[in-house]
Amino acid sequence: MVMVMDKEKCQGLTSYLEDSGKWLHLIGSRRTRSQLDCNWLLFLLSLWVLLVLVLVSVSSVAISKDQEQFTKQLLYYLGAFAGGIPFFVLRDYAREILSLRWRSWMTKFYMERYLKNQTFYKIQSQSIIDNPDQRIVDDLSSFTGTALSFSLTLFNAAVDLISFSNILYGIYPPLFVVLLVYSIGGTAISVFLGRELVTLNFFQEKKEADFRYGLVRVRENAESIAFYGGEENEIQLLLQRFKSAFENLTRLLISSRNLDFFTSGYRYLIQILPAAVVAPMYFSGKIEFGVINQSVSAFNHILGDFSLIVYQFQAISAFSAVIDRLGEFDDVLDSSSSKYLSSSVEEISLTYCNERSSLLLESNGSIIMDRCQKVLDVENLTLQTPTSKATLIRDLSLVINKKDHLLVTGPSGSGKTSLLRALAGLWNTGKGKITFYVNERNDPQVPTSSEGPALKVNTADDTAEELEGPINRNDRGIFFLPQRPYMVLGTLRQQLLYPTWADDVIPTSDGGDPAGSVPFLMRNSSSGTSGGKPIKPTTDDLIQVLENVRLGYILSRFGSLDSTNEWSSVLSLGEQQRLAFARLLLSKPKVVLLDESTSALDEANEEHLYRQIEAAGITYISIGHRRTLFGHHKRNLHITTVDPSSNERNWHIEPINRDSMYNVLNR
Ligand SMILES: Nc1ncnc2c1ncn2[C@@H]1O[C@H](COP(=O)(O)OP(=O)(O)OP(=O)(O)O)[C@@H](O)[C@H]1O
Repeated sequence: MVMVMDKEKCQGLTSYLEDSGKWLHLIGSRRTRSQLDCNWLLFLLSLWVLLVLVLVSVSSVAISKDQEQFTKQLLYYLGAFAGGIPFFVLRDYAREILSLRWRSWMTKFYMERYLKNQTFYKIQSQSIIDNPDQRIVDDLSSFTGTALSFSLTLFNAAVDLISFSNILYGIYPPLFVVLLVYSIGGTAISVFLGRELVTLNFFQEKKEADFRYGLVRVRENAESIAFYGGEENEIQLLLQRFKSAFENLTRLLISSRNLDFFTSGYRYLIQILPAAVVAPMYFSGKIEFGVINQSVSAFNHILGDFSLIVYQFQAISAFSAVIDRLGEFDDVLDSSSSKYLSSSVEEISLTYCNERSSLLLESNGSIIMDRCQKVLDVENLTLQTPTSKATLIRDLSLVINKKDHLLVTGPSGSGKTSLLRALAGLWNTGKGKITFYVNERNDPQVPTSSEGPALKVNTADDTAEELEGPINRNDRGIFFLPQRPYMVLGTLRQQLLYPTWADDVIPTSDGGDPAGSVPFLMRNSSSGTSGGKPIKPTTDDLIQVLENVRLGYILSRFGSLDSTNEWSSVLSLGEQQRLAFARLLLSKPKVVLLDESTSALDEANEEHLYRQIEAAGITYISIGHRRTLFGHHKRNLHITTVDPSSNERNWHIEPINRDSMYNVLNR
């Protein structure tokens, strides 16, 4: 069996047969060894059941002319058949269960890689592949189901072949040769006739997924579309997508029809071919009439085994398209093929340093001083857009110390949000170095000797230790607030705890036993975090923080913290922005980057929220156009739209004092 990645080359069986090892290796996982033992048992059970069924079939052909033998064989047959029924049922059940478990494991395997290192963002923003969601949901499901049933079909055919070849060869050896020629010729012709099917199936999957995604977008943007009155436009777009799927499906059906002409003829000819070959022997008296029946039956069995490709060609080509799509996705997710995600040789380096040496112990051992003030250091940063490589910011250098709040301003499209993207590690095209100085979480102002390992008492030599491994920014005390806050699906409590306390964001299952029924889907809660998150807030803390952001009234409106709603629809944008500040206050990061996060708020609420985060000791970097923002910041980084004909810097930094504020407010 083979697997193919290049859709240009994937033509029928050839493509199906090229990468066999890939999906087979996916069946094994270090982390799920015990479950795999169980899966192998299920797999072996399926094979055993198949063996029993083949034996039943063999006994049916071996019936001889002897009356006594006939009765005996008939009883054997009935006995085997009665015993075989539960096996029929068990075979299908075992196969389905095994396929479900395999799918669970693969779904988790793909999703983990998809959501790791912001791969989902890069795939989407750079349009690397289409419809990753469809690949995870539909392709994985049909891949596991079809791979298993094909494996079992192949095994069945192999056993069947061995069992019946003996019978057929015993009847008339030339019949065997006819069979071989017939099946090989038939396979070659069906591969030729169905060569288009793999590509057509590939595009069918894509076009169906595009159509479905279009409908999802209408659902997600229902209010905007309704305000615009864009229904007519939407229906045109959706019909266009459906038409594309329809046209491809029509071509697929025509291709299948042409193949069907051949396969139907192939199937019907089988009915008379063995009789036609053996009949001359019967007429010459060399064999008896019953032998013709035997030979037809054995011939059909063996030919069925040899003709798997002919009979299943359409299913094989659909399977091959699924493998193509998964293989392509796999390549993108694979860290070794990260060239897909970034092709630049020179990249912006983003580093998180643990400024652990910030402590001095005085000679009496009682006073510990925090000398480290640095939060962020940007060195010679030149930022470009990921695809077109247009320069947005040239040679930016700045240092942000604790409470040295920075306001980023500039004309629309100058690159303010893009600077935050670079600081978040979402964009790395360009050059330069960004360093965040983060402490272990729960960074105490006056640590005690029982504090964590990062808080060592050092000599005067400060050393910044680079933190390695997967980084969860939230756990490192760095928080981002986008202009339009993301509202998770779930309760109000889950909104508030997102994203710092991920375990509590998981919705409760629909009454099932989550641990026992889906072992592959359990996740180690500490994976991907540094384990240093703040203590989980209590219900009182959550209620208090809602009051602090002036959202206390939504509790009475929605009943309780545990009420579930479509929050992005039922809360105004300003309320969502206040909810996002509530998350921020609960998480208590060291530094926060705010991208027009108060744009939907009135000035009084804006001022109130800035006072709250200032009081919480959070250093903030804001992007905004509003003049009132100047009053909450100490310095202003102004970015101008880059001039392609010049190599000059397109930014300047100035302190914000009473005079500059007066100037700004009176502009
Ligand atoms: N994914 C992308 N690929 C290529 N170019 C992009 C991408 N996203 C944004 N840009 C371009 O980068 C430039 C800067 O965008 P950015 O969002 O940083 O502007 P901004 O200063 O924040 O603007 P505004 O004040 O309007 O929000 C714009 O010209 C924009 O078109």
